[in-house]
Amino acid sequence: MINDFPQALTIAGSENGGGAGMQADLHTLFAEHVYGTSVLTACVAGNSYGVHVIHKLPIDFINQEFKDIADDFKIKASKTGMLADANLINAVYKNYTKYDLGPLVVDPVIASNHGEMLLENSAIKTLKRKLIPIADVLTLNFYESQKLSGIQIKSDQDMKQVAEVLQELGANNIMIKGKNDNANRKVVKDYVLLKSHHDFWLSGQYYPTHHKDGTGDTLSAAITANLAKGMDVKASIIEAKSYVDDAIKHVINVGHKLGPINHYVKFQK
Ligand SMILES: Nc1ncnc2c1ncn2[C@@H]1O[C@H](COP(=O)(O)OP(=O)(O)OP(=O)(O)O)[C@@H](O)[C@H]1O
Ligand SMILES: Cc1ncc(CO)c(N)n1
Repeated sequence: MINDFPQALTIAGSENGGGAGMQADLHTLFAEHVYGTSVLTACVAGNSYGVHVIHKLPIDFINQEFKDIADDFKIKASKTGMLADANLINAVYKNYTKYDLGPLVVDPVIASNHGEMLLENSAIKTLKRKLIPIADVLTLNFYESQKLSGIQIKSDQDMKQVAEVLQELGANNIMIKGKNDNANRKVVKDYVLLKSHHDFWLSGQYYPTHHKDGTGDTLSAAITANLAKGMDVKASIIEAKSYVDDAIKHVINVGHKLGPINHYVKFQK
């Protein structure tokens, strides 16, 4: 049958070092046995040392990319990554709501793992007004959680409160990724609040490694892949977390500094 193989869409920026961004998304979709299609929003020149140049793509071209995907494929789930500015967010909103592209996983990429800004500050308002309300699943790292909710996270209770604030903005299911930048910690704790208001924690071992570029991209792409295969949201998040955990644990030595995680880990078992 035409188009019966699970297909997903990543709407993201290219990171030519390959550890993060669209490259990480496509590695992940492949590893999860889902056919990956893409709408490229921006190109980042960089590597494991950092982000060096950002080039945004024209809106007309992005509109055409969406049209070409919608004209040919049966997308079962989509995700967003780097959207760079408010114009791009608006264009993605218009196209996503125009076509049938499945449930949407929003990963509000604000900064790179090196700390460079990948979303203009002036776009935060648009992100909250346009994209968050249409998110079926919203994944936020510690920094993004604080920035988007205005809450300083000091406790587990604060993480729960952040999730509630974001659910009030319209996102259905929220995953708040716990703090993971301290070499002395033993565990990382992510918090999930589902649409049903059922909530749970996902705890894992903390790995003190420099090979952790694109962890968040990989997590959101794996959730998207699982949704495309027909899994429910809870199961999609749990499997994705376990994949990322494994991919961080089984290091591949690529790059000199902040290297990629091991997207191949499923094939090596
Ligand atoms: N050192 C670590 N050890 C174990 N788990 C980790 C580690 N770093 C991140 N994680 C896990 O990886 C997942 C992604 O979280 P993270 O906060 O790194 O996302 P992110 O900052 O959006 O990533 P990126 O910007 O690199 O894409 C979470 O489930 C988190 O708990
Ligand atoms: C293009 C791109 N998207 C997302 C991230 C965040 O990991 C990155 N570093 N680069």
